[in-house]
Amino acid sequence: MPRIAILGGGVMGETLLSALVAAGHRDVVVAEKFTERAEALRAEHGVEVVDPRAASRGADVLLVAVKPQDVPDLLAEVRPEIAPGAVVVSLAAGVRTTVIEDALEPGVAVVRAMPNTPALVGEGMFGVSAGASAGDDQVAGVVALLATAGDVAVVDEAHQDAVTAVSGSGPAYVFYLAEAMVEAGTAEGLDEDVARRLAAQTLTGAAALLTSGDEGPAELRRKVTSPNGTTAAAIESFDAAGVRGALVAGIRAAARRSAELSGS
Ligand SMILES: NC(=O)C1=CN([C@@H]2O[C@H](COP(=O)(O)OP(=O)(O)OC[C@H]3O[C@@H](n4cnc5c(N)ncnc54)[C@H](O)[C@@H]3O)[C@@H](O)[C@H]2O)C=CC1
Ligand SMILES: O=C(O)[C@@H]1CCC=N1
Repeated sequence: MPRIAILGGGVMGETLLSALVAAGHRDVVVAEKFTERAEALRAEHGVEVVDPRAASRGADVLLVAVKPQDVPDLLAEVRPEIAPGAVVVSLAAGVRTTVIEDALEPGVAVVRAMPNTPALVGEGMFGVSAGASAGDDQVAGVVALLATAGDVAVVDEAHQDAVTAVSGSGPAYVFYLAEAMVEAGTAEGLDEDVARRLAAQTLTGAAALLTSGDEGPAELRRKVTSPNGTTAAAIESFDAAGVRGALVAGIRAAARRSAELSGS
């Protein structure tokens, strides 16, 4: 099993740590600069938490899970420790593989991955792109590691802004819909805890239908919608208000913002 260094033990770092340990990886070390956070990770996961250079020394895979603005300093710090055959996997939104490659010794393999927060419960979605010097076997190894926390799609790096807009930010759109369902339910007289339960299980069930069979979202929606019934009343109201167009425009705004943040 590869030796894995997780650089940054925040939300994503801890998520991957939990998933990898649960999948049987034992050779995992974490670097986390905040002492309290480091203590919490040691106590919760029984993992070694050291400084970034010590974590990177001898690692086969380095998972970079610090905020995008902290990536350059971190890479400058760990650069001398990275073994020539290692793979550096960056989870940082909007940081291009060329930027990471330029910060490392020539030839170090770089892979970029856009995660999302459902990885916390093993239901993440990762969009993965290979940098110029990452070989197919190295990419396959990274895919297998990330698959411990969800599904993994390999995409051309030119599509990372679209991935960020659809699945990276995507959970927030679903929570936004859930907020609206709860608001409507309570406005119709339900207790908030009941409305939340109805909304959450409806989203879980609908997602399970989407991922379990061959039917796409349009077909699944058609099956819920009786002619002249309640669903039709809701969808007509959404369409009259331009909800679908607004959602498409909003998600495309996320893609544009992702491109801006990555400097393209
Ligand atoms: N949370 C999310 O929904 C998503 C996060 N990401 C990406 O994942 C990355 C991590 O995000 P989060 O985990 O949410 O951030 P976070 O702020 O929870 O975690 C980052 C951790 O890195 C630590 N850190 C910073 N510099 C360090 C250094 N030099 N050495 C050791 N530790 C250091 C911080 O103390 C912090 O605990 C980001 O680059 C973000 O773009 C990407 C998509 C979704
Ligand atoms: O909102 C953001 O910028 C980050 C990227 C994807 C999810 N969160």
